[in-house]
Amino acid sequence: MRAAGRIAAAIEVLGDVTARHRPVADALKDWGLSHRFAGSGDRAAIGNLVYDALRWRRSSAFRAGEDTPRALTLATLRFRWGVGVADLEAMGEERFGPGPLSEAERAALAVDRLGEAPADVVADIPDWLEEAFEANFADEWIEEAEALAARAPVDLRVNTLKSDRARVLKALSRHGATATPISPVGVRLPARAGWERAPNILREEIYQRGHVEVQDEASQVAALLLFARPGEQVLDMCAGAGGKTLAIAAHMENRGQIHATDADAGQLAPIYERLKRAGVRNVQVHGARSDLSALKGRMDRVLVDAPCSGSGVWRRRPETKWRLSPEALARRVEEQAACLDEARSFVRPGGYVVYVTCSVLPQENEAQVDDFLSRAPDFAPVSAGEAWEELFGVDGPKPWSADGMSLTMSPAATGTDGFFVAVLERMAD
Ligand SMILES: C[S@@+](CC[C@H](N)C(=O)[O-])C[C@H]1O[C@@H](n2cnc3c(N)ncnc32)[C@H](O)[C@@H]1O
Repeated sequence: MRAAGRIAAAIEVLGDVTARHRPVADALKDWGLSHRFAGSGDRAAIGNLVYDALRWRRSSAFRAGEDTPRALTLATLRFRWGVGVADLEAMGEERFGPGPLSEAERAALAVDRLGEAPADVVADIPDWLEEAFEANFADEWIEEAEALAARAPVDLRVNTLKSDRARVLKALSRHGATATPISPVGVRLPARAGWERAPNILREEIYQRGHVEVQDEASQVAALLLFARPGEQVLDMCAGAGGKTLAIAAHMENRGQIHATDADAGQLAPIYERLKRAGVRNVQVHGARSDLSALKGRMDRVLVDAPCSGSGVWRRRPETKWRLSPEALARRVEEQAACLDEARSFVRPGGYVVYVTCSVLPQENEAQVDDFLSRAPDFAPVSAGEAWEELFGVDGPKPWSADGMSLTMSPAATGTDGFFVAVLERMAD
């Protein structure tokens, strides 16, 4: 397809996503089914433009003077992709293109007015979240929010049960793979620009043979900060599809026992296949609503990778940024508190609860931990910063820490997704 046709398609798909509140992947798939002439390369390219229009939605709407799919797409091309007005004019006139520019569109695209926009528009976040960002990132909140809007690289975790980083780097060198700066088992494929398609790792032999998993570096770091040792008893209470379970199993060298469970059977379903592919043998999966009473008070470590707003992964799912509501956030905060209260009962004296979210909002992070500690006088925070230095040294990127105990990773500070980690120790009786 020519660029003009892809632009017209992106406007159509974006319309479907915004009008029907659909995930981008579903809308793209449907579009592909009714436009069989388009290949997978075209669908991926169209997806790039749709995702970019969503990640910069507020600033694009401000620049364009309206929030329609067409306005957002044109402003993204002009101001984020650097396409000139004359080129947009020419593509607008092409057969199968998006149609000619109106006078108003031409005027809006000719002059960038973003300098006149309020801070939360420049930052591309919902206005009701400005306070939370300021509370978390002080003077750097706009820079942090902007970094959460940018495209993300593809990060992989090397499965040390089957391979090592040098071998994976070699196998993926044609994709520009580099070692991640923090995680010792991470490999990064750079974010692509414009229409360029990210490599499909799922097709690579090393993926199919279980040598790598797709996992952001922050998620790898969170699993490392659990500090699970070979031979220990670990409960992964919100295991979902098992991303962190697999990482922990590798750190434990397949020794000891990880109990993986989740309240939602659907979330847990892919874990069985993934464990097999990765050659993991020390995980016992407990289906949703299993009786876990035999584990009470016996775990060395409990990981609570809690359900959250996902504000830390807006780079990867930009549509969720605009769908988050104060009510949904309040529900997540309640669920997190319930998870922490449940986790508490499984830890042995002297053991740890490690609380993780992929969020950068203090309500879900520091405030949640403070509330838990006020309900659980037998728990005390441990310095995650010290654990960080022990694992990763002092020279690399540094996470945020509002309280000197927990830590927050973010695209601007650590070059990762936004993740929060707090380590809480159950005092010996
Ligand atoms: C952030 S996701 C987990 C991601 C997963 N750990 C990974 O690394 O791939 C949060 C999970 O918590 C689960 N969940 C929510 N409330 C729960 C509860 N009370 N007990 C256990 N799991 C819960 C959700 O079903 C969801 O799968």
